Amino acid sequence: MDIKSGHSSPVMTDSPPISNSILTIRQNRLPYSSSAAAATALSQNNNLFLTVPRKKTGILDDVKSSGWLDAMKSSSPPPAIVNKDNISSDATDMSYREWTLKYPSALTTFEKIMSFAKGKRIALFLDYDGTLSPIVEEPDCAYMSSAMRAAVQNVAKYFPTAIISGRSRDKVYEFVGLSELYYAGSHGMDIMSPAGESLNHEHLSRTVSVNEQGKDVNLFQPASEFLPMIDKVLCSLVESTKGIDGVKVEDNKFCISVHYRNVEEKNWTLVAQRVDYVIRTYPNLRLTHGRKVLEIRPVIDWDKGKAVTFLLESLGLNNCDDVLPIYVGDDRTDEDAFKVLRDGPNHGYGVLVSAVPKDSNAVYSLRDPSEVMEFLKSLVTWKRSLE
Ligand SMILES: O=P(O)(O)OC[C@H]1O[C@H](O[C@H]2O[C@H](CO)[C@@H](O)[C@H](O)[C@H]2O)[C@H](O)[C@@H](O)[C@@H]1O
Repeated sequence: MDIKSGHSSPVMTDSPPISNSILTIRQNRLPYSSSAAAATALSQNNNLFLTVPRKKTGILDDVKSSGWLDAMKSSSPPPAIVNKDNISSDATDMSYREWTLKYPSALTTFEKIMSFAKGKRIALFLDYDGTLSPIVEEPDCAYMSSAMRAAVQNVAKYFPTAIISGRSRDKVYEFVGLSELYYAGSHGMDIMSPAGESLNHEHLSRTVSVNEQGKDVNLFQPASEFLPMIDKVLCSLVESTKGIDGVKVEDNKFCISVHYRNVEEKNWTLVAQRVDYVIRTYPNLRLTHGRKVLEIRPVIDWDKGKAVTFLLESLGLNNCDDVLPIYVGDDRTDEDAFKVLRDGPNHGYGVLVSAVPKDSNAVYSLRDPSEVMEFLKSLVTWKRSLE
């Protein structure tokens, strides 16, 4: 995703460097709607709002020409093909091995990574779905194992650790259940510090709230002005998709997920059309493609990459030569964070979790959540060996 400056305001353009990393922005310029007011307010507050010019076309044309269906079909590739003895086919193994030449395993190259980490403070950023928990059919059942929870808890004793998820912050907190972590829900649009820690950022406002234990925590919510609009869109999406078998609309607070994993493929066009029909009247919303999910969120200049930078600044760890941020994630939305660590001043490593070869801005790879757990344990062992 590129953010380019237009004449009067930044314009988001769709030029992903990665195949299938599709950020669809529909090209309709629509009449000013009530949502524009919220966006204008936000724009005046902190310049995060992006305008997206649109050109009006038919709904089906839009769905087809913007590549929604292609993106839907290619999202969340199936796990590596296995034969009846549950052994990966030679061809699959070979292409995965070739791919790891470009994105080496963070486990097999662990020593090398740690040689870069020597004398540095590691800051750890972890995606949730597909990274700490396996992808399952029912989004409400994406539980994390207790072994994984213990691994995250241990690693957080040694390194500042944040969970960065597309889910609502409350939901991801409910799954992880560790109060000592930083949480960034709604793709980074809802950031919470652990109790007793502050979110210090010189330019942007923050609010104080209480956590589940009644303790004060700091919140940073750059899209709060959009909440009334998001609530309205959520209701419309639930209403407009309710006749489609298997569809699930998930409330992620500052964004909305429309899941089609359990919808018959012949009905995916219908899902896309219904979603398009609802969101086309909201020029301040954009759509991204996740793993068998359409994700709808406000058009603000904020993503997981921005959240990582914000957290590093809040922790006083930005632009420091002696800091090594590591971000582990499996999703297209994690690419924004990989890119920030690869290209930005807070140089660090993205680790892509994938069982199939795909292009990425990450540097290293891990096959699945069980390898993520091994990696977290190795970090702890390494840190203890230095004591
Ligand atoms: O940023 P993440 O923590 O990776 O969240 C991204 C989306 O994850 C969830 O959906 C995905 O996982 C589900 C459970 O395994 C799966 O059923 C679904 O098909 C996946 O897309 C979550 O439900 C979404 O709201 C998040 O946007």
